[in-house]
Amino acid sequence: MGRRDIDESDFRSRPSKRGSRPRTKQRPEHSDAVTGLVTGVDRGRYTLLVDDDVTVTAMKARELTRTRVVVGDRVDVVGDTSGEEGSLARIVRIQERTSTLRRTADDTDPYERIVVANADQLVIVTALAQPEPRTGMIDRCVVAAYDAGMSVLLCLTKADLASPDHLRELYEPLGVEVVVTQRAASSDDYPGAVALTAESVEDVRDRLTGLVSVLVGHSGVGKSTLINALVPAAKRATGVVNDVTGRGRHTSTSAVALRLPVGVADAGAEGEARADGAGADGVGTDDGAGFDGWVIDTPGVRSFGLAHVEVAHLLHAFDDLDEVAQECPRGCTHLADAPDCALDDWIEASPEDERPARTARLASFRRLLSSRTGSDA
Ligand SMILES: Nc1nc2c(ncn2[C@@H]2O[C@H](COP(=O)(O)OP(=O)(O)OP(=O)(O)O)[C@@H](O)[C@H]2O)c(=O)[nH]1
Ligand SMILES: [Zn+2]
Repeated sequence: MGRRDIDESDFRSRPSKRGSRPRTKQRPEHSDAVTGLVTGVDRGRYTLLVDDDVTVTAMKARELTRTRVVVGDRVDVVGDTSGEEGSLARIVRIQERTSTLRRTADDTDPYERIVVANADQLVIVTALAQPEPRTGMIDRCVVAAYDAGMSVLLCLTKADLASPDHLRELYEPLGVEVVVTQRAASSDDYPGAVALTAESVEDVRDRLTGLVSVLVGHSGVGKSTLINALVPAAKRATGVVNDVTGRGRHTSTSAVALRLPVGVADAGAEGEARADGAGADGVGTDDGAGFDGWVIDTPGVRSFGLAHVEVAHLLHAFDDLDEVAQECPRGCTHLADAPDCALDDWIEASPEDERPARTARLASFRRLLSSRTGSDA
């Protein structure tokens, strides 16, 4: 996306009560602004990456007090952007978002929160065992991602403990991509240091390269283990359950964006390819290998309330079903008990060889639909 100067008033559907200051007066004031990417948020302090290699601490300008700035946002920033110790810059504008991943606290809560901005894909990290996978949770994540206009990667961990076949069967009909990871056989069981097979880590890296990915997952699924394998510098705490709270060690509940290093195997070649300055996504790294993509960890996000999701909007993520559903009676819920739902006719009318695939796809879609209102199974 080209840089387009936009300020928060562009997002308002109603004129702001406080919007007494004409934008034309405001503009020249910030003409020296530079663009930063928000990589972390901590109690009103924002960590930004400016010019792809300067880390800057900033706070919001007063006019943005009531505006939420989240990880992944591209912002215009003024003031001291040197990144020097103790320096503090000021965020004056949020650039237009390409996607917004939202959640509500629960399904009846009308108050929605933006979790991450501008992400391309949601990576749902689910263990095949320990803890047992919960399809209700996965479904809700899929719905939240599609609603946000993001694609979904289902990352099934601990394949050394159980088979991924069943979950593949459930999610592949939806067009959800699946990738599987497992611990290396050589991995000794010393605390906090499970090694994943290099092959599984590189499989995941392949799917993340060049993209902004948000990782979500329940405590204990191996998300931190995976992130550490992908981004060794991340040093996410793993395998520790707090004796007092019974929960994971992470005290921070806010998202953090980490740059994804290019794979080990092709690091040399990539490093050279980028020496021509084409690497807008992060040359100038410590080891010179470069980065290509972002991994956003969301320690605080364990599930998605979906009160904000509309059926019609969700349906847009499924071109074929969306087209068929145009024939539905007005107000059709498209659920299994909906009278005269055209999606049922679509199966009735299917050629024999397509029937099993269509049936599986519709069943999966209906499961997603009911997850909007059902409880987290
Ligand atoms: N058998 C097996 N164990 C794994 C695998 N990946 C991670 N583990 C173990 O699973 C436990 C949880 O892993 P973490 O990476 O800490 O899980 P997490 O999802 O980050 O959990 P929180 O830190 O609570 O958010 C640890 O004991 C890991 O060693 C795997 O592929 N196979
Ligand atoms: Zn219908």
